[in-house]
Amino acid sequence: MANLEIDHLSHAYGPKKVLNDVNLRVEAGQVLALVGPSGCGKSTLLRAVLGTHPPTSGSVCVGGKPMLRPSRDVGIVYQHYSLFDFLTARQNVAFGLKLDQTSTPFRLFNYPAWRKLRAEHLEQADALLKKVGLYAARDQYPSQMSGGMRQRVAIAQALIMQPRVLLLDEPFGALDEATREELQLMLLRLYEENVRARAEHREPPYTVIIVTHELNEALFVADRVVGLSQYHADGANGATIVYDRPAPIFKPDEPKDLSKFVKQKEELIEAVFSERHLKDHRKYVTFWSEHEKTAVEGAGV
Ligand SMILES: Nc1ncnc2c1ncn2[C@@H]1O[C@H](COP(=O)(O)OP(=O)(O)OP(=O)(O)O)[C@@H](O)[C@H]1O
Repeated sequence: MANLEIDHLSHAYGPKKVLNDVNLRVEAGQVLALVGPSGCGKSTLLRAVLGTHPPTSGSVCVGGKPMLRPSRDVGIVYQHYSLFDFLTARQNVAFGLKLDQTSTPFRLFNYPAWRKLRAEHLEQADALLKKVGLYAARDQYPSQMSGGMRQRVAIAQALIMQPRVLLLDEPFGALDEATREELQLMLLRLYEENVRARAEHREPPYTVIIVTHELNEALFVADRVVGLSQYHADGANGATIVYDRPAPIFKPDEPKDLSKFVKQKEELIEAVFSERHLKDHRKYVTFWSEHEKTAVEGAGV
């Protein structure tokens, strides 16, 4: 079963048609970058996955269940951090577990049990802060942190709920170039955990959709790039997926070899951002056939 299955999804705001027959299947452990011209409907698509904007037609299922309202199965991190200023990093990260697993009467009237559970939550928060490289700052408040640190906390905060899909909506858009690169490397480290899990026949823990305006970033952090665009034959009825291909895999500790994606970046610009591919928009929607071919070759068939 796919972690996310979008089937013939269309969305309109009143008379304005934004998304047109979008189909997408995302499996556990994929890190997918979603790119497209400004205003094409990327955020609308994320909102449909989040469950805040159910589709006008078609369906969105996460873990086999229709997403009709927000649930802990889908987490989201936005460009601007949304941490609680009065909580430390670890308290911020643990906050979702507190809401999910306890109630006010439980905390008031069963204090010893709540104390024990709280210690467990903080331990889990610490483990996640370690993963995002922020363990040393676990007792700092958001006002004492840089923008990059706050985004790391926000990502840990989303991950602690173990969502089936994590949505990152321009998560590094407000950061300077060097910090942005550090956070990209952090994502590659999380991806390495997926690779290890697959090798050990475990379910890969992180399934991510990242919306970004930066094509270099899309190709660097993701293993799959999806282009949403209104530049296709039925574009008057909204944007659809006009590009879906594997992206090169980078390792966080190896030098960043830009030559790996120069050609694919040109292909993306042509297929997603140029109006010329109006007729042939299926040409680059080849992820699953390329994926199967790789699997067959890998098996030596
Ligand atoms: N709540 C709304 N009501 C009416 N129209 C909306 C609403 N939200 C978005 N739109 C319109 O829908 C279209 C798609 O918007 P959306 O924000 O999903 O695009 P986007 O690809 O995320 O844009 P950007 O890349 O600029 O962030 C835009 O034309 C926008 O003006």
